Amino acid sequence: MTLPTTEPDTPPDPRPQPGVVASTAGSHPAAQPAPWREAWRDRWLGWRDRLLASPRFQQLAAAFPPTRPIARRRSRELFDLCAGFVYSQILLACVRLRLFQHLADGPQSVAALVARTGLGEDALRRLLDGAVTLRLVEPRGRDRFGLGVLGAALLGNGGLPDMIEHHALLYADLADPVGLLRRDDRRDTALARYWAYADNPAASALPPDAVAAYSRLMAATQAFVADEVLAVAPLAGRRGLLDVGGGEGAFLCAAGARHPRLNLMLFDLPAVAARATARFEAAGLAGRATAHGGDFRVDPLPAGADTVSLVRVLHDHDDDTVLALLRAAHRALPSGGLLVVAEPMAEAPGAERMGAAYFGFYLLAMGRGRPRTPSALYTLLEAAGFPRPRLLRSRNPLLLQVVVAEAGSP
Ligand SMILES: C[S@@+](CC[C@H](N)C(=O)[O-])C[C@H]1O[C@@H](n2cnc3c(N)ncnc32)[C@H](O)[C@@H]1O
Repeated sequence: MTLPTTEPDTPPDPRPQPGVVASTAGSHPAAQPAPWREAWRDRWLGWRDRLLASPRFQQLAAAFPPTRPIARRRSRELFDLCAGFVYSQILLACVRLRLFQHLADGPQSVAALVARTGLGEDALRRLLDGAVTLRLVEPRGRDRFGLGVLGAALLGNGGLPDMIEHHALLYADLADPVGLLRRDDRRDTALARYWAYADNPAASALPPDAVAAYSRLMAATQAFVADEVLAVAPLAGRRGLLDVGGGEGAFLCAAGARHPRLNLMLFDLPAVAARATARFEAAGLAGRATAHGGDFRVDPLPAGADTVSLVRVLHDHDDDTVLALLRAAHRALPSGGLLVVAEPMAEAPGAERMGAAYFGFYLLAMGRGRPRTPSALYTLLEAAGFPRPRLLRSRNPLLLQVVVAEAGSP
């Protein structure tokens, strides 16, 4: 395939650009570009698109030495888009066969891996060959294979295999993407059943088994999340932290370990709060941490903390629910109390696909919510009584970004 090739310089995009690190809110209403600018840009881009679509131009760009590397890069990008699903399924097969664990202690021969995975030799070699190109495993000479750089990184991230495994649900929902986009009643998807609170007016009454799988997954993936949030959130000197939608309490346990004087409170659905109580007891935190059960769409949040955190919560919900929840957080906080919002955000620098493409479609399948830009969050925060929200400099915007704001007086 010698598809899209060199890209003539693109003129500056006249639309408003994504939020700036450490910026404050205020100026989000977008300035509209002048009509003549838009017309000029359309003409320029129309010319570029016609050029890129022309088979003759593609052949020339692929043959001409200075443009050949760009032509190849574009072809590869397009091919990767076509093949992305296949790559994810190779990854899933490796996870299901525990290939990375089998290689954790060092390289293994093909014969040993046949015995450990239960695959036939031909099938195993096909999997290994594919996984080598994805840098999941590496050939180590004389018919042996070891971990590749991505396989090794994955092994060190406890929650990632569970995350990859649960993607089977997402891919089932995405088998007919246009159907998913057209569907009015989005409730009957595999992901909506998994995240049983999504679009569920009776979420408070969910039984323990309906919340167990997602609560386990969230706790398993919390280690890296908590590290990121606690590295940047200004919690030193705070007295009490209320983690709303706090799941099984893994984030609060990490916050409590880092800030030994912090009083810990959690709010989540009753069946999830019960899991948190058990975790706090097991962690020896029963005297310092309390879990409260309820539905944050209708029940008041417990008062008494000077800080509220919302970790991976808001993107699951539509704007009306988010606004109601932020107002409830404002009521629960004293004036000047701190709100910390941490989640993957849209238009995160270097992680743009993760926001609009991945989370956009993930949440579509789930039936509620959307990834928001910091600036979209600012609008909701200001409307709920949190003036001057700001984005903190996070270490890994792919994982999450952190917005903080102080509660204004009521
Ligand atoms: C995506 S999980 C995030 C859990 C945790 N903060 C973390 O990052 O691991 C969202 C959490 O919000 C809770 N939740 C969703 N809707 C809720 C509601 N209406 N009232 C209370 N909690 C709710 C869920 O039970 C779940 O624990």
